[in-house]
Amino acid sequence: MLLAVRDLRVLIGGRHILHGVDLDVARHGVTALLGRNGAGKTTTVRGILGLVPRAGSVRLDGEETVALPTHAVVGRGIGYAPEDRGIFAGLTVAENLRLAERRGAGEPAYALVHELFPELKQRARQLAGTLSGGQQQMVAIGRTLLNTNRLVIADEPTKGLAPRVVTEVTQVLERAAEAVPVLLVEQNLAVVRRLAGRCVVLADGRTAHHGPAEALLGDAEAARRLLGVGHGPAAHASSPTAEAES
Ligand SMILES: Nc1ncnc2c1ncn2[C@@H]1O[C@H](COP(=O)(O)OP(=O)(O)OP(=O)(O)O)[C@@H](O)[C@H]1O
Repeated sequence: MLLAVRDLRVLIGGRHILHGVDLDVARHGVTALLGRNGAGKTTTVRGILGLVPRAGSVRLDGEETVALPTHAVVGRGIGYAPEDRGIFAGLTVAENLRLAERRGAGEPAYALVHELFPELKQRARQLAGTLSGGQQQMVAIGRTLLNTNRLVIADEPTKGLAPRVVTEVTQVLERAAEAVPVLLVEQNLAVVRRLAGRCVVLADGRTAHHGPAEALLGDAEAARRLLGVGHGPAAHASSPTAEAES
């Protein structure tokens, strides 16, 4: 396993948000992190990165990272595209990318980022705050691919995007995952179906299920119970969040 999370617990403001998350990320491809709203997906990601106080075990390539500060965790080779995209609105696209360059993470891979997202090259001098939601997401993902990472974590990269842009972002994630394993938080099950080999489902701050993504998505009863989606075709449909581009 590339990443092995065991009994991850997070306590914020006296409230237990995570009670024991177990999660494995394979060395290849996309592992999806699923669960209903509020199940603890984002907190799990933030726990892995050390952005919230946590206990338990988080091993990256066999090395324990749970006691490390965030910069040290990231420095071991984790790229992170947060849910809010973390874009500096008042800086240009080029400046946003440059800020993501990490020392010691190899030569920044601008050629790859510009190949995957030609628009980012064309819009290099545009203020990031004036980009569409989809373009901002491209900056957020582009930043994770700039450095040589062992793992990329993307938190709901298709949320709020128009269907056409969801397709575009999905294609890029698919290509990115050929180069680096991806842990993908995703509500859009069509995207999960397309990208993910395995999935982990959280419920109420715990791991409720893990296994092949195809098996879960093909089991209408399990998908309904674990994810709250309807029977049959509903498990194939885009989530309601994929309607309008922000
Ligand atoms: N900093 C915080 N302080 C207090 N409660 C929090 C904090 N962060 C998260 N929570 C709570 O913890 C629970 C899990 O939140 P989290 O954002 O991890 O869920 P999620 O599965 O990512 O949900 P969503 O799909 O809505 O993003 C929620 O009930 C949320 O309100």
